[in-house]
Amino acid sequence: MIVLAGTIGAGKTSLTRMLADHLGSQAFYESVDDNEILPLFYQDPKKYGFLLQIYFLNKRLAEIKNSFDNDLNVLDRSIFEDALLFRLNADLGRATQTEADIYSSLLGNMMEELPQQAHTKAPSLLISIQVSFETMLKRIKKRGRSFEQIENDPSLYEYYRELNQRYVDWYASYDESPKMLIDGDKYDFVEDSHAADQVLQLVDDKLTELNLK
Ligand SMILES: Nc1ncnc2c1ncn2[C@@H]1O[C@H](COP(=O)(O)OP(=O)(O)OP(=O)(O)O)[C@@H](O)[C@H]1O
Repeated sequence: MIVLAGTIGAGKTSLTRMLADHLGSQAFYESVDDNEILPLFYQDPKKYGFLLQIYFLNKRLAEIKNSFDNDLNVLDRSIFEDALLFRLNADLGRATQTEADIYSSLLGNMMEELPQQAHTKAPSLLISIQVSFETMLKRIKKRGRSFEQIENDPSLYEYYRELNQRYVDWYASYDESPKMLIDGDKYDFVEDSHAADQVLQLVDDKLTELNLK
């Protein structure tokens, strides 16, 4: 399967839809609106940080299991980024060392490939959408999910800035599968259909190079 990666508001969900349509494959979305833990987490990150990660881990593993049989199915977020988000939260004191250790060990166990399994849990391609901090803030505002708004909680400004910065290093060191980067500032594939065509072409080229298409 193909997985999308990128910061909050990068455009993962939109590109997932576009790609699955284009490739004639299935799209898998993680619904944010039905996530009852997320608003609680934004209200009290220290209390709900660990629970939220377990929630996501469970959901994303289920997605991987449902989508693995087609290399071209598209998932709107990778399981690997959760570790990045959790590390950030742990560094901000929103999780204890024990919670962080248990989380890493659980993730490692869940993602371990078994001998003789027909399909791997690692994706066939990871596509990361990189946007500047300014673009990230604009998109979060435009989408308007109340619990994500900086006006309601000014401390989110630093959280978002740090998160966006960490994505750059995370992508550089990601080595679980082939990967490619899409410049989300250069290609506004949601608003601009020409940019959308260009992005689909970039992905097609990569899939051809990997013999997936
Ligand atoms: N592992 C995690 N830990 C903490 N928060 C998370 C985690 N994964 C997702 N979130 C939160 O869930 C919300 C949705 O994030 P996500 O990036 O998955 O979707 P999105 O913002 O709709 O992305 P896009 O606009 O690129 O489609 C955000 O508020 C994000 O902070």
